[in-house]
Amino acid sequence: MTFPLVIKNLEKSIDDFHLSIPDLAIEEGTVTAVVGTNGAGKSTFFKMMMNLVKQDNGEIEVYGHSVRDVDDSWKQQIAYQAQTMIGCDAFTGEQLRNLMAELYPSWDEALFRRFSEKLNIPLNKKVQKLSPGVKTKLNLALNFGKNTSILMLDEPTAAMDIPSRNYFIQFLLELMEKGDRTVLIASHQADDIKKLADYLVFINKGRVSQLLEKDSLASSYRLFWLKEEPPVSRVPGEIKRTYKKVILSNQPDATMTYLSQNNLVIVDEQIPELEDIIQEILMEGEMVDV
Ligand SMILES: Nc1ncnc2c1ncn2[C@@H]1O[C@H](COP(=O)(O)OP(=O)(O)OP(=O)(O)O)[C@@H](O)[C@H]1O
Repeated sequence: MTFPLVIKNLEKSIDDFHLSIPDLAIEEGTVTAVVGTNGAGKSTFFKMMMNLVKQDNGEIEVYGHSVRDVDDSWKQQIAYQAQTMIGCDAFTGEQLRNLMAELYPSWDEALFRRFSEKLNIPLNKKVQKLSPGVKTKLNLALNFGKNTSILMLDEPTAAMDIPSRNYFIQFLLELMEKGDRTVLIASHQADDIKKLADYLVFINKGRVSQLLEKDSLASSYRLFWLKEEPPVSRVPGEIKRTYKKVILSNQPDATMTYLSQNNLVIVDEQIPELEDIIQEILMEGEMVDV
């Protein structure tokens, strides 16, 4: 197994904000979604990965090379998309394309053209004249064109319309098919996470969770519809109760054992939607270890 990105116990303090990231090894061929509320530290995490923000402690390695090495040729293996395009206003898409094609030996013209043409990106217009959504699309086209083995995308779909977002998801899934690319994506869009992610990492107020496998995370939660309201305010595993008889549990086995021992009839049970699980984790500030 190859781990293109390895993080070793990172710490960073900015004023009163403290970011703490445990050991994480991101496996080749996977998409990891970085999920957190506003201001939780997602962008700071990405900037540290790109060595744009220096960590106070710990280490980040890209294909075994420390990002703090004097030799920063590892950057050619990463396409990093920040939330905004800085310093690009005076250039047209074509001019930026020429620049990127020179900087990245792996540049793939077909990938760039396919994405740009499908989303009707006006490559002859200066970036400053583009709407926020079109800027994002151009940024994505340029990053896809770099054809790097690692993509690090900070909220890439935030300003995009629904058809474009769907095309982006389809395009990225196609790129992943060969299994040699690795993606980190920060997103607030449940749909992006549901369709793209293999793993999730949660950030709550600067505290970063372990890598959680998306499917195991979903199946570790269960919604139970009961015939009657339970006699206690909280049954084992219960994290939320709605309509008095619907219980969300993050320990389904313990919940089921209790219900059966107390003759409480389950009318129906379901794995909750990923969006609901994410909402619970973010609202409760719960750090999950499954
Ligand atoms: N240069 C800076 N100076 C001071 N504080 C900073 C700086 N950069 C980030 N922070 C603080 O670090 C914290 C994390 O910010 P960050 O932008 O990483 O959050 P985020 O999770 O990406 O948020 P969002 O979802 O809103 O994009 C915030 O409290 C922010 O105020």
